[in-house]
Amino acid sequence: MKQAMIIVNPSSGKEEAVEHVRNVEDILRDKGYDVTIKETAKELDATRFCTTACEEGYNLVVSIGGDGTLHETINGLMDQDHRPKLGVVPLGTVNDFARALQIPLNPEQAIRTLTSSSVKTVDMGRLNDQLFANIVAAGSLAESLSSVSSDDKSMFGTFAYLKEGIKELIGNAAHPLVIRYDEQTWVGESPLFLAALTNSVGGFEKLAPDAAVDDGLLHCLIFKNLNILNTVTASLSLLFGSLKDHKDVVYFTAKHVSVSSAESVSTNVDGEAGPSLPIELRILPRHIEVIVPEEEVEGN
Ligand SMILES: Nc1ncnc2c1ncn2[C@@H]1O[C@H](COP(=O)(O)OP(=O)(O)OP(=O)(O)O)[C@@H](O)[C@H]1O
Repeated sequence: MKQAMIIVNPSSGKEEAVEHVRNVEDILRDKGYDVTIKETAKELDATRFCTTACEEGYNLVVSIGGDGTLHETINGLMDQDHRPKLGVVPLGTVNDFARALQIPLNPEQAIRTLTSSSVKTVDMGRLNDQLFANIVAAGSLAESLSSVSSDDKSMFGTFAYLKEGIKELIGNAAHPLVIRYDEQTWVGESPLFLAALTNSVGGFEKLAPDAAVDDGLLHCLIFKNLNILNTVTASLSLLFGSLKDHKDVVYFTAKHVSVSSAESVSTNVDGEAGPSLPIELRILPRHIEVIVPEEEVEGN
């Protein structure tokens, strides 16, 4: 019998995760799965559960929670020979990974998507000894994004990220960065470096408009300064569409990037605080299979 594991973070979103578990369970049983439910109680539980699912040959893992739960779940796939298919029920405030894959942000619709027969094989990123599904930021803005409070997130949603970001942009501090990618090196002062896997970052679907989830590339932006953003905060999302062409932004794609600094510089990985520099980033092309809505694949 096919085996599915539901990994659910009961504290996710507005603590509505547990309500959805029964529906997911019913849908998977109807599809012929033997279903195991695992509730997380603390950090890294989702990683441990997902590793067990790999080791025990599960066919499917469904993550019910926010981007943090998804990030931890995906990390359970690291270095595993058998990687189950992934289903996502997004309950977070931003849900970048779901946005990038056109998985509905409405939980009931996302649950119905689990019956879809379409699967997309997507890239993962590797940062030092962890995986990421969406974005790595390094610099002073990265630090401020990690400190957005849960209350702020619940109240303002995506706007909380933007608000904190803008606070930081005014008077942002640049750090000396050395960025090596493929055969090249960039050396300079920068307040923010971003490496994106998908076209949805912090809820803005235009930050890295050329990024496709399966293009085998890290899409990187080095900001030489953030002054461009200070003047146009009202239309940030519009601006993001053309950022890569701006004179104060260096845009490149690469399969392997290293970032270091003579100073202590923080990172943010998939919306959570990450390790300080130095970091090594690699792309793992077409690394996991994700259940997506049927129209998404037909539209390709
Ligand atoms: N039972 C639990 N109670 C509190 N925290 C938990 C529990 N289980 C897991 N966690 C931690 O909660 C963190 C945040 O979870 P998640 O991102 O899914 O929810 P969220 O904060 O509502 O979503 P978002 O970050 O998108 O706003 C996870 O990284 C995980 O370490």
